[in-house]
Amino acid sequence: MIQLQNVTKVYPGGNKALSDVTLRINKGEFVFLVGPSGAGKSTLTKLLYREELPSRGQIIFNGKNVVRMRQKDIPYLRRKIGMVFQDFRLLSQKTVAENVAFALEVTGASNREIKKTVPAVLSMVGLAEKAGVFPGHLSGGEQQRVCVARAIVNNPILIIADEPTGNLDPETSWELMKLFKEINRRGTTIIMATHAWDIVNAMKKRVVELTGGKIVRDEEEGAYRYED
Ligand SMILES: Nc1ncnc2c1ncn2[C@@H]1O[C@H](COP(=O)(O)OP(=O)(O)OP(=O)(O)O)[C@@H](O)[C@H]1O
Repeated sequence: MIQLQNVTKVYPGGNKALSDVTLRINKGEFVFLVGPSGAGKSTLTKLLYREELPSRGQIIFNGKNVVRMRQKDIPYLRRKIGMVFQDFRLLSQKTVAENVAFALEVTGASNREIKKTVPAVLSMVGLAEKAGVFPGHLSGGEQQRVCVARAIVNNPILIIADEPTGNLDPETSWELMKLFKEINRRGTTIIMATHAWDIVNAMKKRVVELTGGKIVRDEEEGAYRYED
């Protein structure tokens, strides 16, 4: 489903974030991206949804060439990818339900569809009762679950989570991981960049480790190894 072929990314100014990375991820996989700060994890995810372009190499996502994709096709690519960030990025002036609905509205969904889908997704993440609440009145774990609801509402084939538990306490982090596990079980591919070694060790999923922009390890049922 995802193929990176000899991908190198040099940012303007000369920072080399990725160096000759080749990686294949199949549909339905759960992949942890680990590695020290600055290893290139975020850069790799940004290349997938074309927030950044590689300096060299090819990226294929869902049968499409991401690098050569025309500007008008980028929204379709992004609709297939749900994003979850460490810092939530919810709209503070909109309620929980409105935040989730907004992700549907921008894709041109009908009101009928929105009315049907939003409650279903909120109940899946365990927030049906919080639909009318503003994000500022929610705990960190609840806010992150709103983000997950927003990420899955368009039925993406891939979820990219960049350090999703970075602002959560251990117990809340585990609750969130259960949710990701369930989403993955239903068939959605998940790529999660994380420093949470205990979670990586317990989940026993594929681990891809980057260091200095290179893949230094790629293991099925891997563990988190390097010293942070
Ligand atoms: N927009 C940018 N412009 C210039 N250099 C950048 C930019 N974004 C990232 N970099 C550099 O690219 C390298 C990789 O950064 P990246 O954010 O991908 O690492 P990371 O593994 O996600 O780190 P962290 O775990 O701290 O989030 C770093 O040296 C970083 O300084």
